[in-house]
Amino acid sequence: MKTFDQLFVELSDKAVTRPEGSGTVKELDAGVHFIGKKIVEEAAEVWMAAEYQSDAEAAEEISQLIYHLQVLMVAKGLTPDDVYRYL
Ligand SMILES: N=c1c2ncn([C@@H]3O[C@H](COP(=O)(O)OP(=O)(O)OP(=O)(O)O)[C@@H](O)[C@H]3O)c2ncn1[C@@H]1O[C@H](COP(=O)(O)O)[C@@H](O)[C@H]1O
Repeated sequence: MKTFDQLFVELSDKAVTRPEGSGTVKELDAGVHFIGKKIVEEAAEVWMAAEYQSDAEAAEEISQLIYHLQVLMVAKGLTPDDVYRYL
């Protein structure tokens, strides 16, 4: 289990060290257009899970949406503080 900030540190590190087999590195290499489509896909899965599936399944889909949002943040060079300032 990890927090939003811990995951962001991990993904930022992977973007630099580029370990073999990292899905994050693969997604970063695919680019912002690809990542944006993953976000839309995961957002739809969050919606469907919230409406038709269990709370646990909805929570899992939300975690995946957060992951892809973070990959987009890394791709764009945005930090959590860049986002938090608008919350
Ligand atoms: N939290 C996540 C995470 N959430 C979602 N995903 C990715 O998002 C996909 C979403 O899964 P779906 O069930 O929607 O499947 P899908 O859309 O058919 O998936 P794909 O066809 O796109 O693979 C997963 O297959 C993963 O590729 C994640 N990939 C990685 N992480 C964490 O990110 C960190 C770095 O991961 P790596 O870069 O892979 O080492 C690790 O701590 C991981 O736990």
